Amino acid sequence: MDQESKDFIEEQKRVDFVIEEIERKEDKLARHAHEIKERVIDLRKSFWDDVTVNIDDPDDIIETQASIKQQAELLSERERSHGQLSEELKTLKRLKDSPYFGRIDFLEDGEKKTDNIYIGISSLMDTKDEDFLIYDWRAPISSLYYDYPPGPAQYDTVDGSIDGEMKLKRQFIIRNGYINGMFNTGLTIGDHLLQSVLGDNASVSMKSIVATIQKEQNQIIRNDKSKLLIVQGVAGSGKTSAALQRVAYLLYRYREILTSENIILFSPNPLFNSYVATVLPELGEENMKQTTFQEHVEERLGNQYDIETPFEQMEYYLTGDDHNSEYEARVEGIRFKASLVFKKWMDDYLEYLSSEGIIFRNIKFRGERILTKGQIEDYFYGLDSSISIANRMELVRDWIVETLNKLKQKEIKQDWVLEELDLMEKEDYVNAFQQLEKGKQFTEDSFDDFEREEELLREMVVTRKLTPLRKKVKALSFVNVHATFMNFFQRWSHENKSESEPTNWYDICKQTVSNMKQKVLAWEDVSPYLYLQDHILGFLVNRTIRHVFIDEAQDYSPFQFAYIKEKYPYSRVTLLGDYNQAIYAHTYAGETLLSPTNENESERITLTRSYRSTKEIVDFTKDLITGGEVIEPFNREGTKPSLCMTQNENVLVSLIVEKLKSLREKGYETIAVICKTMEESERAYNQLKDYLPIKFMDQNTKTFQKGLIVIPAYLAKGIEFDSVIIYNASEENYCKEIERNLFYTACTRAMHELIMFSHGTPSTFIQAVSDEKYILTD
Ligand SMILES: Nc1ncnc2c1ncn2[C@@H]1O[C@H](COP(=O)(O)OP(=O)(O)OP(=O)(O)O)[C@@H](O)[C@H]1O
Repeated sequence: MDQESKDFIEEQKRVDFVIEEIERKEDKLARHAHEIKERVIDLRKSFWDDVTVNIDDPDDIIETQASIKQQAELLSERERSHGQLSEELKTLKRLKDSPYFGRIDFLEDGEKKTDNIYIGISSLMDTKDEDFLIYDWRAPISSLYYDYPPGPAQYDTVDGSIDGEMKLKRQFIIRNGYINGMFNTGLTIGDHLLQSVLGDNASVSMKSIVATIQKEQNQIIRNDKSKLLIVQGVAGSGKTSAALQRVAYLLYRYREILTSENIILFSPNPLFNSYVATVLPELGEENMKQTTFQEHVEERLGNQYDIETPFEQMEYYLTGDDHNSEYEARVEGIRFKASLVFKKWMDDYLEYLSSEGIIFRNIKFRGERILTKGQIEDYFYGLDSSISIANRMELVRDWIVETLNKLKQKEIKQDWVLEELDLMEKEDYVNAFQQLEKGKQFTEDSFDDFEREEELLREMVVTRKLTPLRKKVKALSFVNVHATFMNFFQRWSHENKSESEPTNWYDICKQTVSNMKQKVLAWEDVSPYLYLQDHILGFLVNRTIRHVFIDEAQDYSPFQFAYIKEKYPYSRVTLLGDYNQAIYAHTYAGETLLSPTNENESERITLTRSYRSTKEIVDFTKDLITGGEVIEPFNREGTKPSLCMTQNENVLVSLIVEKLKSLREKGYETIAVICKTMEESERAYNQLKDYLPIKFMDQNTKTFQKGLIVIPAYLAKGIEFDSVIIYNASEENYCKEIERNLFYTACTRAMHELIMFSHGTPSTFIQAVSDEKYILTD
């Protein structure tokens, strides 16, 4: 028997042994879990038996409350341990299927014995709890597996770094407890394993990559130092994957102080949210909080405005007419309002507002003004100007509440209260009576009971009438942020010109004001509006979040980023993106968040290797963008992208139908027809739906399903498909520089096959690619 076969037998024996250990642990835990469950059930049944209920006097009430609290705590403690045990059982189940994926033999300097380290998704100790049968992939020693080939190696621990020699590095594919593949690796890990993983069909949910994390990805995952980590990575280089494994790593490394509640991921759209939602649970961790910037602002602004979505803005941008002056002004406005120069202008405006200019609202009660906006303004600007606007606003609020209290006393005596009393329901009288009794303001033989009752009822009427107003005052509704924001565009910015004022500033202002008057907030105005509002009314800072992740960071404007940073002041930030996939209007030729910054404690990592697509697809797509020569494909072979041209739209549709059918027959499970805009997607869908079972994905689609789909390019961001059909890669559709990144993003969604159709002359971007890199078909 050769050495390889002997090794295989030895390793399978070890797998069998580990699985037996897992089963023993499982049995023990299951029994324990069962006992706890029984106890929880008993405790729920007998909850009240062990509680001493006595409400005769205040001391007894306190004692009763304490007794209930104690029982409830006991119950929730048991429930918690049961929850923990079920999580452990789930992890054991996963380990039983595939206990580990890697092994390294490491001889530490100065030691005689080589340690055999087996690495899996979670640690496992032997029965005596002495030795590790499996090391968690996030344990310090496991980093050797990702960072070094056999030879001298080093890893960091809290007590310093440890040097030694890696004698062996081995990878396993274990499924259902059997070794399906085993490879000793050299320089780069994962070539075999990676080939096999990447060759699989795309999935409707993202998979974890812990078995094949690459060295440069590991640097992102285990980065502990940077306050701001910027990852610029080409399409398909594993940015999102690295981000998610980084969350899992942080949750492990800082498990004493960090939970999933302390981490938030900003993602590009709801569809993407559901696409990535399975990775962490697969690794035995809870998902971090997930949101989109749009969701976040909608929560903040409520329904005061009809808020344009980023996708509606994008649709406008892509379908508008360049020669139309209104379009030109809006696009210029979109870019300018995204910039830090504009933020500076807003900051200047805020400084002005500190001494004058905030617009207030009159406060009325029963149709009468109790405080005019002028009075509120005078009070506000009479306060010490060294106090921040937001803090002064709180003082104004307290003053108005005080005024309302005085008003209440005055109003109680008014005739209208009596009139209201006459209209009162019987139930209200009973309530008032009960309240009097409760407050012991009332005895059965006291002669002034009647007056006390009337007084109380009057008070009740006025309080009720004042409640909505009081609530509004507490919410600072007496400040007219809407008008104050508009005033910037109507007046202030014209009187206080900025050197960098855009050419079309007058028209931009006109558009903004006209939208605002109709209670419409354009997407480019959302961040400035929130920024102004927060600085006037007080910034709701999030103190819980410790790590913010922004995926597709190239699509965020510097203004949005500044806003996010203010919102999460106690947080480290990881930005991941690709400036070649920047597709929003504000990102064109503008500043990007992925550029090196001057900020201290920031670090930048660049990923140039692309794992998603076959070598042929990467070789083609890298030529679509400037600077694409740095992109290295992972060596996975496939067919060259194809291009089919036709002059007739009906022919185009029938060719696409044929192609979709043949792709399905090949066994591809996710096939996307990617269009430029929503408008084009709707047309394509209507043309295709009669021939094939095809689904349409728009911005409201929340989950990603297998099958044939039609989707606009900007919603396919971050997602991948087995094969991609570009619906119309024509010159007419993709020729302007602003469309280059969109086209590149669309093409790079393909894992195994990329097929382009063109109605008329193909895009100049394709024409610029050497014709050896794709095939022309009929
Ligand atoms: N180390 C790895 N091992 C296995 N698969 C990997 C690895 N790195 C990346 N991949 C795979 O490559 C594909 C692309 O990864 P991912 O979506 O994270 O890239 P991205 O950089 O975020 O892409 P894009 O910017 O184009 O959206 C995924 O299928 C992912 O599973």
